[in-house]
Amino acid sequence: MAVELSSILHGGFAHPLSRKWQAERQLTKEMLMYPLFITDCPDEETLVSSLPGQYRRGINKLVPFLTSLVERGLKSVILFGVPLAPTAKDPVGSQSCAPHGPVIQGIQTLKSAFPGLFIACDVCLCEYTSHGHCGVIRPDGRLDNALSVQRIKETAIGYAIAGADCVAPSDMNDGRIRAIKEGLREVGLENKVLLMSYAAKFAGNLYGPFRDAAGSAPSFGDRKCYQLPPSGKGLARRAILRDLNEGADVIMVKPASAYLDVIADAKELARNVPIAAYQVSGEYAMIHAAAKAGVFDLKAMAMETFEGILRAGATIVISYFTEQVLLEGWLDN
Ligand SMILES: NCc1[nH]cc(CCC(=O)O)c1CC(=O)O
Ligand SMILES: [Zn+2]
Ligand SMILES: [Zn+2]
Repeated sequence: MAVELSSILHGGFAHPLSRKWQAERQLTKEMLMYPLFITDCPDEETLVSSLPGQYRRGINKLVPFLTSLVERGLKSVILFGVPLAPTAKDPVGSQSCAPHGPVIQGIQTLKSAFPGLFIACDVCLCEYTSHGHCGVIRPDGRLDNALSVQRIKETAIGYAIAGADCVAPSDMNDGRIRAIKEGLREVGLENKVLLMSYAAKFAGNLYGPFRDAAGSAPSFGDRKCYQLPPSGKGLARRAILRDLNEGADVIMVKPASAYLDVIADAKELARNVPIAAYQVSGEYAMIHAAAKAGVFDLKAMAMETFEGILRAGATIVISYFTEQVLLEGWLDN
C-alpha cells in the first residue's frame, strides 16, 4: 500500500535538534520568575513541609540564599510577605504595607544587593487579615469591594514607592487594576512600575501548600465568591478583557497546567501584552509527590509542563522549580 508522502511525519523530528525546532518558543531564564516567602523574623529559615525544598526566610537570609541563584541567571522574583507576629494581623490588614514589614524590607534589601534583579510584589491582604480573606469583610461576610480596593491600592503604591519593579494584585476584587494604575499616576510612578494582573485566577484545590507557607488560609468560608469557578471560561475571558482595559501591563493565568486553554485565550484576547502563567504550589507539590512515587522523573515532568505552558502562549512562568532549573542547569545544553 502506497503511503501519501504528506503522511510521513517522523523524518521531521528524528534528531534532538529538529525536535527542539518544533517549539514556537523555548524556555529561557528571562521567562522564569521565582516566588519568595519573606517573614518578619529576620533570622528565620524554615522548610515548608508541603512545598518540597522551599523555605520561608527572614530578611537576613535572603541575600545569602539568592547570591548563587543570581550568579546562575535568576532574573526576577515575586515577593510574598509572611507576618508571623500576632500583632501583624487585623480585620483590614493594615500592616500590608508597613514600612518595617517583610515586603518593604525585602524590596530594599534585594534592590541594594542585586540592583539588576526584577522585583515583583504580590499584592493581597490575606497574609495580613485576621480572618485570612483577600479583602475587607462586611458584617454579612461578603467582601467590601470599595474598601478592599482602597487597601489594595494603598498596598501596591507602598510597594511601588519602596522600589518594586512590578506590583501584582492577587486579591481579585473588582476594579483594582484601574485603582492601582491611577494610584501609580498620583505618585508619579506610572512610567516606572509594571502592573501584572492575576486576571484569570481560579478558586480550587491547588493553593494549599502556599497557604501553609504564607499562613493565609481563610479562617471561615472559602474564596469561591472572588476567585473564578474552574469551569468559568467565559468569566476568565471577561476578567482578562476588563483588566487589560483597566491598564494591566501583563495578564496572568493561575493555576497553569489545568488551565492551558485559558492561557491560550489570554494570548488571543490580550495580544499586545505578555502573558504570565503561575505554576502554583499544588502543581509543584503534585509533581514532587508523583516523582517520589516513581510515576515519572521530576525534571522531565517539570520540563514537560513548561513546554505545555509556553505552547499555550505564556512567556512569563512563575514557578517554584526556578531554583532547581538554575542550580542544576536544566536549561544548559
Ligand atoms: N491571594 C494570595 C495568593 N497569592 C498567590 C497565591 C497562590 C500561589 C500558590 O499556590 O503557589 C495565593 C493563594 C490564594 O489565593 O489563596
Ligand atoms: Zn496574594
Ligand atoms: Zn489573598
